[in-house]
Amino acid sequence: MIGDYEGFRSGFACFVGRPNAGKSTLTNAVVGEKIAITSNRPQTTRHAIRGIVHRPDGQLVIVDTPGLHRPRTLLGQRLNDLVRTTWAEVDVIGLCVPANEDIGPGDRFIATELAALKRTPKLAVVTKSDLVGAGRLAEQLTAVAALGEETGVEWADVVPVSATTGDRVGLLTELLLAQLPEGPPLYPDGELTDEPEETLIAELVREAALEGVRDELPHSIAVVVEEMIPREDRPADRPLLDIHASLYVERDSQKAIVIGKKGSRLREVGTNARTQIERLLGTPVYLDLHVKVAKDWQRDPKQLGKLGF
Ligand SMILES: Nc1nc2c(ncn2[C@@H]2O[C@H](COP(=O)(O)OP(=O)(O)OP(=O)(O)O)[C@@H](O)[C@H]2O)c(=O)[nH]1
Repeated sequence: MIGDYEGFRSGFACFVGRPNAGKSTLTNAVVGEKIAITSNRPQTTRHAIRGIVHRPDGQLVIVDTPGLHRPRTLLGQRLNDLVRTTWAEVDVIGLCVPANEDIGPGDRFIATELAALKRTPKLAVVTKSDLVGAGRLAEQLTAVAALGEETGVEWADVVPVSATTGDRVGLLTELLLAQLPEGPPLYPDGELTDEPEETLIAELVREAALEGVRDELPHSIAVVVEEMIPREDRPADRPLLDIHASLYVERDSQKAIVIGKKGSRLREVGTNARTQIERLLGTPVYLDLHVKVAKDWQRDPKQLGKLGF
């Protein structure tokens, strides 16, 4: 088997870094299609979503992990466990450090944890390079190298990238591929993710619901796709997919915010999510959204299980 794929490399990579470092956006840029959700609110990524890059000489499977942070709730603890499990399983790790923010305790904490994974190659990725000038970028590259020395991480490479402009995203992909072991492709050609469609759709609804909400509400929103059924009696050239999804919040007051005046906000969320879902699936969709209260679900093991955590 190996012989058939001489020179071919395949394996898993993940981007780590403090919340808002640009991991999800970078995953999308590397994979080239919208897969992981992004948001300008920290700690919104919850699932280990994989994107797959197919190249003539290799296959790179990217696992998108949540931000590692000091856990305050049971959900927080589970998220951190998920991060550590993921780290131990991948072939290469990219630590993302934004170019426009000073290296802080959060980065040091993660780098120190990475140092413990002796055998896994690590790259330092300076993200959002478009936000700074050449001088600041050079400073940040030096600071990242120093972070490696300070924490005992040996960087295989240090790369500046911009997921927004695409600058050096291709180079980063090459450098990640170079760290993978030789072996046959792990997924069929053309596949972009092995995440079930329901999960991707739930994430798109959650992303739409997060738009413009504040304070603790972002962390209180969870989405479950209850049902997806093709509408019956539709002409073959005009199919319609019925999607029923529940949007969970923790309190009645949050429910009111999500629904908005006379349902205006929920309608907007539905429209935005539907557009994204139709883009993902390539088929017209009727999206039916229901807002439900699952009291303090972030602290309730039973509820967490039900919501897929
Ligand atoms: N200008 C610029 N902004 C970026 C870039 N990459 C990410 N961002 C922005 O930075 C913010 C955070 O990006 P995410 O990709 O959601 O960050 P993350 O590290 O996945 O965040 P968590 O899910 O909270 O861990 C978003 O507002 C992005 O639009 C970039 O290359 N350039």
